Amino acid sequence: MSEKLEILRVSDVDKSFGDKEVLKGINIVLNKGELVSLVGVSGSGKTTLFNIIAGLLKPDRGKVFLKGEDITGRSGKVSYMLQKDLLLPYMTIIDNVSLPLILRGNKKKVAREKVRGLFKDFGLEGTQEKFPSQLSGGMAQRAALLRTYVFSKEIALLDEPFSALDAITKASIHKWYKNIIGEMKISTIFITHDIEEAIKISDRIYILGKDPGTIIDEIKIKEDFQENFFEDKKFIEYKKHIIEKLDKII
Ligand SMILES: Nc1ncnc2c1ncn2[C@@H]1O[C@H](COP(=O)(O)OP(=O)(O)OP(=O)(O)O)[C@@H](O)[C@H]1O
Repeated sequence: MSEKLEILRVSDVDKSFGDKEVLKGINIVLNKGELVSLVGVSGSGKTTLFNIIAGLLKPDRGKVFLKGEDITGRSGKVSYMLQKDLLLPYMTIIDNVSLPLILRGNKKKVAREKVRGLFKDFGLEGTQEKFPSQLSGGMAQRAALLRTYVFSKEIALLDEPFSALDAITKASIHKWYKNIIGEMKISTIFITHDIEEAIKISDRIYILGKDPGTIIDEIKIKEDFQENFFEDKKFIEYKKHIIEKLDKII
């Protein structure tokens, strides 16, 4: 990452549910084209933070800025893909992908034309008229990612998007996603429980502590890990460091 153009900022966010303090003093930044992972134990508030960034939940304190504009509590600005963000089985892939535009009031035909050109960029050429059941797991996940991209081209919040894929498909989709975000300049925040996945694909990793959820560490990943990443000394060091941090929370 050479350029550092800030696109998203979460500033001093607190959130409680009843008397349970879930998030406290959260400050995070996302730069254009960057992939940042959020790693934390279960219940540390990752999903709550995503809901706040996506505007689905209001923080008790603090703000969310998109390119300097206050978007706190406003949905529709940032796209959000859940782990089980399934394609609708009775619709063709192009209709599934067009859905965000149709929901915004575009006519079906217009929406289809707007998304058609993107199929090639996402390696989905030829799948337009197929149904989700005719696609492999990896292809279906690419189509779901394309639908997320159509919702908002700037920022994607991805909640464990690859966790259901087998190891080989996962490795190839990592490579593909890194490539496509570079080409399309998509900025991504990524939730994962898989530490190796976080190290492999991220530019930076935030570690979220628990009770209350605060950012306890920020790690810059300078290397681009390839096939034999698990043998790489630097990779092992990152992994050890993250596990030690998470161990202290549990
Ligand atoms: N709407 C809600 N009402 C009350 N408590 C909530 C609500 N949403 C989340 N919580 C609580 O907030 C805490 C953080 O939940 P959250 O789902 O954000 O964690 P998480 O890090 O995403 O967990 P996981 O990794 O298991 O998905 C949990 O204790 C959860 O029970």
